[in-house]
Parts: sequence; structure tokens; C-alpha cells
Amino acid sequence: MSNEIDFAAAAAKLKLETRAFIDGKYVPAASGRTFATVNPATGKVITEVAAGDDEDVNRAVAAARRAFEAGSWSKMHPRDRKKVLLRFADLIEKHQDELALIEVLDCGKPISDARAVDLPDSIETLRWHAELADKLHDQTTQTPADVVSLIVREPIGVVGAVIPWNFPIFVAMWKLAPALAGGNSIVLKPAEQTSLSLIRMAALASEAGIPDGVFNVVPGLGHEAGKAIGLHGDVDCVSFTGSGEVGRYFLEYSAKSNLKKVVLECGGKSPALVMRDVQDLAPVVQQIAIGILFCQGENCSAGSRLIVEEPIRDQLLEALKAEFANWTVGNPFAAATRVGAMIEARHLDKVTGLIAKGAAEGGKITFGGKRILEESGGYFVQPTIIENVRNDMTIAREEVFGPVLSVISVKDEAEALKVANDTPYGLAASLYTDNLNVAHRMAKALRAGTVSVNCFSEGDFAMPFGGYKESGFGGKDKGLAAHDQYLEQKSIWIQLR
Ligand SMILES: NC(=O)C1=CN([C@@H]2O[C@H](COP(=O)(O)OP(=O)(O)OC[C@H]3O[C@@H](n4cnc5c(N)ncnc54)[C@H](O)[C@@H]3O)[C@@H](O)[C@H]2O)C=CC1
Ligand code: BAL
Repeated sequence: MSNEIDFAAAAAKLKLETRAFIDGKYVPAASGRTFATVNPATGKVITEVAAGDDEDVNRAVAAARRAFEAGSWSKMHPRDRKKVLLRFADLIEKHQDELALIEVLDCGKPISDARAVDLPDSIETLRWHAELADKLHDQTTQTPADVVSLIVREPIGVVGAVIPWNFPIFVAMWKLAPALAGGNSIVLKPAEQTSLSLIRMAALASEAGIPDGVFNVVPGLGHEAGKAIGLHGDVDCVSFTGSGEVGRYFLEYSAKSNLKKVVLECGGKSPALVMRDVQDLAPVVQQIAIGILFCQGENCSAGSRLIVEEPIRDQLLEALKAEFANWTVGNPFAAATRVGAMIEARHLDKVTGLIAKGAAEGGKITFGGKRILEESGGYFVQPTIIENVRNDMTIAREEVFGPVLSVISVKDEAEALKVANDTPYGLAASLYTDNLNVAHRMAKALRAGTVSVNCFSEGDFAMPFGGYKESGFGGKDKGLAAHDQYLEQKSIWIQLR
């Protein structure tokens, strides 16, 4: 497939599975209800998806628990689990064109992103965690001669994974890969906007040899299926990515039910800081643009606040506007498209509403700022730059989750850090400087879970990812740290006789 017509035509021919996947089988929702899933680039209904609720979650959790207790996965030799997960990765790779098309259809993200980032990174993430299945050793401690101590790690049990719509397969993989590698059973709830790719992936998990009941997918609405997972007394851990509002619900659900472990990744308002010493602005503007425009800004770590030292502000903004002009917005199936559609009409309204508020509170829109391509029926927003932003304005405080960059000028490094850290969030920050001392000093001072220097990056799958402050709670995705979320630690103290 090499051109736009191929991608669109191939997407039109997809045979989409829309049912839940419970105990190794596709099944309709127990209630028989469905909900519509919409193509964000056309506003048209793609298909109807099973609307799982309490009953479906109960069935999925029961299947997950049965499988866990039976031990066909949880007690399998870790080396064999590794082989199955590597087969799962191979199958995803074999079907990656199809999965990328589904992702684009349901998410409105550019096909170039889905093919170059979402799918390959998901596959590599799965492989990396699979490889760890037989390499994470237990520990011992120094003891008296007549004692043996063991610190062993055991799978936590049934893991609920509640997934957002911006990176359905990718974020799901951040959770599934370490959880499965550790021997857990999973009940996964995709975001209602983007259920299709994860429903499809369930069949590949089964084909790879993951036993029935270990990998379940229950599509459904947040306040039904999501809430049912959160409140379920037999779910041991929930790993969630999404809004802070819903993250807080999961803490409440846990408190009201079985005190299940809760791990939250709740977005951000990440700064991109540009220091006056930067000599070559060309690579910097590219990275700033990627930071805010990749995935049309629907990215938890999006660099949405540009904090720039006054002496280089005008030069930087001029170059940045030229760079923004290169980011083609439109049909996500077109190979040249770099900015797709906002996920849904409600989100489009949120993004355009925040842009308007930014202007009303004193910001100056100097690039973009409007909904475009309305005739397509899709939810497209222009890449947007708002200047003269103060850090106390709504546009600088709320997560926009769109292609909207707020520009805040500062006098010096101290003010840059003060503004960067003056946010309830703390997910990520990127920093541009040619001075190694400035880089180290500021990287240490930034209150964020990930700091990238001279690039916009979350780091690869080996790097832990999660936020400080209201951006994160309870653990990290990715890296070795991700395994801790899904493993209990047991101390065994043996008195020798
Ligand atoms: N990666 C991130 O950091 C993400 C951040 N967001 C932020 O959240 C804002 C709103 O987007 P939404 O789709 O409304 O995100 P959301 O937080 O409502 O949705 C995320 C997941 O939570 C589930 N959910 C929703 N309500 C629930 C409830 N009451 N109980 C249990 N589960 C529930 C959803 O079905 C979905 O699977 C966005 O504008 C963006 O600012 C949204 C998605 C991802
Ligand atoms: N940046 C990938 C994860 C997320 O946006 O939720």
C-alpha cells in the first residue's frame, strides 16, 4: 500500500469485529445493547459496538479469575509465557497494516503516525516486556546462618486496564505487556470512541496461545463498563490512562470496593522551554512542532506551553510559524497528512472553546485558531499558536488535548522554571539549550516525570513513564518499573532446623 487511495480503499473493505471477547470467544453484550462508533474524519458512524456493562464485566472478571486460579498462564514457566508473548508480537506485526487502518478509521489519526509509531512501538514494547518474563529475578537478603530469606514476586491476579482513545493499541500495550509477562489475567476496556482495534487484537492474543480467560476485552461506556471494573470486588489492580476527573473516580471506586491497587496516568500541561543560548533554532522548531502537533495534540505529554526567553522569542516564533505551515491537516488516510481529526464533536468543541477563551483572556492568536474542513463532516482544527499568554490564563492551565500552543515569554532561567513548574500537572517537559550546565540544572529542577533535552520525547519502552503531581499516581508505565504495578512482593522467612 503506497498511496492515499489504497489506504482509504483498504479501510473500506475491513471486516470489523464489534463484540466483546470473553473467555476466549467473541460474544455480544449480555444486554444485547450496542453503541455507535464514529469516524472522526467524516463524522459518520462506522459501526455499532457491543455495549458491555456490569453483567459483561462480571463474566469477564470471573473468566479471568478462573484462568488465574487454574494456572494455565499464571503458573506457566515464564520462559514459555515469553514464547507465547513473542508469538503475539509476531502476529500483531503480521497484521499491522490492518490494525493501523482500524486505528486510523476509529481515531482519526494520520496513517503515517499509525504505521510509523503506534504499531511498531506497540510491537517493540510487547517484545521488550515479553523478554523480561524470564529475566526478573527474585531476591534474597543477608540473614543469620540458620535462616533463609526470600523476596519473591507473584502476579497480582486480575488486572483491569482502562484505556484512552488517543493511542488505543499503544497505551493498551504499555499495560498488557508487563501484566501478561508477569502471569496476570486481564480485563481490558477500550475507550468507547476507539474499541475496534483492541477487539481485533484479542483474536491475535488467542491465536498466539494466550489461554482462554487470560485476555478479555469488554467494550462499553465509561460510566457503565469502566465503572463496573473499578468497583469490582475481584479485580486486584486497575491501570488507567485518561482524564484526571476519571482517574479520581477510580480512587473512589477502589475505596468503595476492595481497595484494589490503582495506577493512574492522567495527562499534563507540559512545558517546552527554549533558552537564549540556543544557536541553531531549526531543529528546535521541528521538535516543538512535533511536541504539540504529533497526534494532533491529543497526546498526554504534548508540549503545550512554549516558555521562551525574551531575547530569542521573535526569531523562534517566526521560524515556528513557518514550520507549522508544513503540517498538513486533513484526511487521515492521505499519506501527506500530519494532523488528523479531533476524536469527536464534543472534544472539538472543547478545543475550539479553549482557543476562544485564550483570546478572550488576553491571548493573541497568531497562527491558525479555527475549525477547518467542515464540509468533510470531520472534526479538524488548524495548528494554532496563541501568543501573549500568561500562565494564569485558562489556556495555560487546562489540558487542551489539541494542536494548540500557548506562548509565554520569560526574562530568565529562574522565571522559566517558576512558570514551568507552576501547574498542577507534572507529566513531562522538554528543554532546549546548548549549555550542558543549564541542561543538567534545569532537568533536575523541573517537576515532571519525564524531561527530554534538545528533543521532544517520552523515551523508549525501557524508560519508565508517568507523572508527578496530578499527572500520575501509584506507578509507572514502561520500563522495568511497569512490572512492579502487576506484581505483589512477598517476604518469606525460613527458620532452618
Ligand atoms: N492520555 C491522556 O492523558 C488522556 C487524557 N484525556 C483528557 O481527558 C479529556 C476528556 O477525554 P475523555 O474521553 O472524556 O477521557 P476519559 O478520562 O473520560 O476516558 C478515558 C477512559 O476512561 C473511561 N471512563 C470514562 N468515564 C468513566 C467512569 N465514570 N468510570 C470509569 N471509567 C470511565 C472511558 O470509557 C475511557 O476508557 C481530554 O480532553 C483530555 O484532556 C483523555 C484521554 C487520554
Ligand atoms: N503519549 C502516549 C500516552 C498518552 O498520550 O496517553
